[in-house]
Parts: sequence; C-alpha cells; structure tokens
Amino acid sequence: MEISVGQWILIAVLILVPLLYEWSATFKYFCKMAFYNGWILLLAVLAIPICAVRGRNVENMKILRFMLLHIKYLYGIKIEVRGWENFSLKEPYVVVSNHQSELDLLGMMEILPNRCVPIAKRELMYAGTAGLACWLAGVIFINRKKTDDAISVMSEAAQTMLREDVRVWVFPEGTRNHDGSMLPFKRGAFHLAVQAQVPIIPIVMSSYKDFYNKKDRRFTTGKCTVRILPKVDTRGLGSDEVPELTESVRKMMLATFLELSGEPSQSRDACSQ
Ligand SMILES: CCCCCCCCCCCCCCCC(=O)SCCNC(=O)CCNC(=O)[C@H](O)C(C)(C)COP(=O)(O)OP(=O)(O)OC[C@H]1O[C@@H](n2cnc3c(N)ncnc32)[C@H](O)[C@@H]1OP(=O)(O)O
Ligand SMILES: CCCCCCCC/C=C\CCCCCCCC(=O)OC[C@@H](O)COP(=O)(O)O
Repeated sequence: MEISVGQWILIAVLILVPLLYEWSATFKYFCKMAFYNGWILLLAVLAIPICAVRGRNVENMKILRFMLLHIKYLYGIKIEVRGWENFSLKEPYVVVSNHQSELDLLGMMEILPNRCVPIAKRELMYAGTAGLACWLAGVIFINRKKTDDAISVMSEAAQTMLREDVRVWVFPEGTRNHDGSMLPFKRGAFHLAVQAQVPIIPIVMSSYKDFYNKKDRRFTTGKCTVRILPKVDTRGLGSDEVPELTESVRKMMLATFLELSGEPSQSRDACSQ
C-alpha cells in the first residue's frame, strides 16, 4: 500500500505534536491556552440555544456557570474557597475582584452567586459565540475608551440592581494584570455601590505564579485560593467619599492577596513601584 504525502504529513504531526507538548513548556502553554479559548467558544455554541429560550436574562448566568465549572478539572487546577459565609446576604451587592488573567473565569464560576452579572469590556461582546452567550446572560458591557458612556451604563446598572435584585461583579483594576500584584483601582465599582447604596464584597484570588505565567509561557497544574472577604458597607456614603473607599478596599485586598500568595507584605504594591 502506498502512503501519500498528505498521510506522511498527518503521521508526522501525530508523532511530533505529543512529543513537542511534553518537551516544550512553551508549546504546552500555547496548546493549553488555545484549547481554553476554543473549548469556551464551543461550550458557548451549546449554551446559546438553551439561554435563548429565556431571552436576555441574568438567570442564564447559572447555565454558563454550570457549563464552565468542569474546566478546572481539565487543567488540574484545585480551587480552595474561604469565606463562603460572607456571601450570605439577601440584598444586592457589588463584588470587586482582582484580575490576573482570563483564567479568573475559573475562580469566578466557582463562587458566582445567583443573579450576579460581570461588567466586561465591550470587545468581549464580539468574541464570537462566547460574546453572544455573555450577552444572553445579561453581562454588562462598557466602552472603556469612552468614560462618559461607561459611567452612564454603570449608573443604569445601579438602578437595575435595586429594581431587579441583581448583583454585579467588577474587576476594578480594569484590565488583566499578570504582574503578581494589583494595579491601582478604577473608581466605577465604588461609585456604583455608593449610588445604589449597597455593600461591596471584595474577593481575592491568590497569585497563579506557581502554575501560570504568561510572560514565561508556563502553564502547569496547581492550586488557587479564593477568599471572600466580609462586606464593606456604603450606606450613607456620597460620591466625595468614593476615593477613600476605593483606597481602603484596595489596601485590604492587596494585604489579603500577599498573604494568600505567600509574599511579604508592603513589598509588591503596583501603586508604589
Ligand atoms: C458556556 C459559555 C461561556 C461563554 C463565556 C462566559 C463568560 C462569562 C463571564 C464573563 C466574564 C467577563 C470578565 C470581563 C472582565 C473585563 O472585561 S475587565 C474590563 C472591564 N471592566 C472595567 O473596566 C471595570 C472597571 N473600570 C471602571 O470602573 C472605570 O472607572 C470606568 C467606569 C471604565 C471609567 O474608566 P476611567 O475613565 O479609565 O477610570 P476612572 O479614573 O476610574 O474614572 C474617571 C473619572 O470618572 C469617575 N467615575 C468613574 N465611574 C463613575 C461612575 N459610575 N459614576 C460617577 N463617576 C464615575 C471617577 O471617579 C473619575 O473621576 P475623579 O474621581 O478622577 O474625579
Ligand atoms: C469570531 C470571533 C472569534 C473571537 C475569538 C475570541 C476568543 C475568545 C474566546 C473565549 C472567550 C473566553 C471568555 C473569557 C472571559 C475572560 C475575559 C477577560 O479576561 O477579558 C479581559 C478583560 O478583562 C480585560 O482585558 P485586557 O486585559 O484589558 O485586554
């Protein structure tokens, strides 16, 4: 039997890819990240028709959460959650969380409360099937380049939270931060909580440095601790107090981040670098 050129290429690929995957940490990193995105896009294909039955609805977030929960097992990432009791509030609240990477989705889905929607950059709406799934689940999209637009979307969100009993999840750093620290916080989440007069619940995900590093192209198995901190009340506060509120929450989160990540305190503050 004769083997065609195409078949030779296929055989070579089938041999080389697993070898490269084992030998090269960089190749492994790219494979794992490509699979992560591809798998989410594929899961979204399944989620879209199920979510579409209800139309755009925050209850659809439960479906996305349920469909994404298994990914940590595929990647051998153990997630330990501490402070569940701090989520036992009946009223709406604003969750603020540190943002290291797209892998934050795993920690987020592990603890996402009912009727809680993330605020996301507008670009995510155009991320193919994942964007559509996010839209159907009520994700709030903001245009980071147009502060006024973003502010008006967030003011509307303050009213929706109270009117429809919705919680909102914000990454106050406003962008991913791979540096193993925390960027200065944007103030939107804190204005939102003050405008709605609802508490803030800070969430800290420990550093991924032991298993993931974008710069070094390293992605192995590992463990992440997610800590839900006690609520911070905003009742009676006005917009003048937002800068102070922002700073105090950030300080608390940074201290927790350093503690969970086994780093000495005071050292790694992105604000003081
Ligand atoms: C199975 C299939 C699954 C498929 C798949 C599912 C995935 C399902 C999960 C998706 C998960 C997504 C996760 C995405 C994650 C991101 O996309 S992160 C990026 C987007 N998020 C953010 O940016 C949030 C944080 N950003 C903010 O809050 C920013 O303040 C804003 C609102 C964008 C404004 O940006 P800025 O102008 O750069 O920031 P800033 O200096 O804070 O504000 C400027 C001024 O406006 C004031 N201001 C800010 N906000 C307000 C406000 N609301 N009211 C009044 N004044 C305000 C500030 O106080 C400041 O004034 P001064 O105090 O200096 O006088
Ligand atoms: C047909 C178009 C195909 C588009 C393919 C796009 C592939 C995207 C696939 C899956 C999306 C997975 C959803 C992951 C949600 C994580 C969101 C995230 O981490 O967004 C980054 C944002 O916080 C800050 O962005 P920058 O760090 O400022 O940048």
